[in-house]
Amino acid sequence: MSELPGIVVNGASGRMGQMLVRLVSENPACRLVGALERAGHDWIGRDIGTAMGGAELGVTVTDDALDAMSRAQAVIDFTAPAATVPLAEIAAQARAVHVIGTTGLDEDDIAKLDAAARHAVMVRAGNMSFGVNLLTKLTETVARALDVEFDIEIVEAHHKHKVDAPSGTALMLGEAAAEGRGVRLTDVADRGRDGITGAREEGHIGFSAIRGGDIVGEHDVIFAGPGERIILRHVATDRAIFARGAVKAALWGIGRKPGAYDMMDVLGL
Ligand SMILES: NC(=O)C1=CN([C@@H]2O[C@H](COP(=O)(O)OP(=O)(O)OC[C@H]3O[C@@H](n4cnc5c(N)ncnc54)[C@H](OP(=O)(O)O)[C@@H]3O)[C@@H](O)[C@H]2O)C=CC1
Ligand SMILES: O=C(O)C1=N[C@H](C(=O)O)C[C@H](O)C1
Repeated sequence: MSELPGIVVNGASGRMGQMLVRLVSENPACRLVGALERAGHDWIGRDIGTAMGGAELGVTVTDDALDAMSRAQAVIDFTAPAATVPLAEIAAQARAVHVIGTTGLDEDDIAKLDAAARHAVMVRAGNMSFGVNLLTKLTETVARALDVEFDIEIVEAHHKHKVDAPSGTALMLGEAAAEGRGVRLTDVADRGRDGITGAREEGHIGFSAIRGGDIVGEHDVIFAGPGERIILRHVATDRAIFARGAVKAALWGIGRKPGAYDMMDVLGL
């Protein structure tokens, strides 16, 4: 019988990293074969299970990505742009599926990821949950149906540790709204209003970010028209929804043609 696909988790000590270690090691369709952390991290050399305060998992935390990838068919990466971009090259060399949940990537980072995706499968999304990907579809449909009298505003709320704004999800929703409207998001995005901003410009898409406490992730897409408002909302209450999507994406990507994919491809939406 052939071995189950091996998966490495990057940023294994992080909020998402630990959730992924748990879900991958409990999933009967795959094996956890590596746990990566940056050089100098306290957990290097320790068993990932016991470092997380649980049972031993037989996987030692390492900073050697190339070695970890040599045993893997996929790597799941919810870290930071400075970690994700160099890992993409290593995943491409190893011909491993690279599932990227990291947000806050700039245009230059994305160009480097796209170059790596010429050699291996990459699945990247600002949100890996089924609910948000469905909301993204709905946002595009509603934006296409309404005219510019309806102002589009995207409001997101996250925990106090989040370092990037607008969230990756908010940007995904903004892209979908812009697509529905037939415009480029970069031409119409209003980010970070403050002071005497002037009246709202027709056709613009606004973003607002709330940060506080332990909010997992909440997104509203508001279509504010004359005399009525339509509000599409997603509320995440458990990070497992993102991790489950990421494991699904890793398994989906194995054996596929190299290229840049997203969760819409994985979910068939
Ligand atoms: N697409 C999606 O569905 C979702 C995406 N996310 C995104 O995932 C990312 C991680 O979120 P979260 O788990 O909450 O964050 P955490 O801060 O809890 O974890 C981040 C992990 O990445 C590591 N890391 C950060 N910077 C570097 C670096 N330069 N080199 C190597 N390792 C690094 C951290 O290590 P260290 O402790 O040493 O800094 C840590 O292990 C964020 O971008 C977030 O927006 C989150 C949830 C869902
Ligand atoms: O940082 C987080 O926590 C989250 N990040 C993603 C984002 O930027 O949209 C997804 C989710 O909302 C949680």
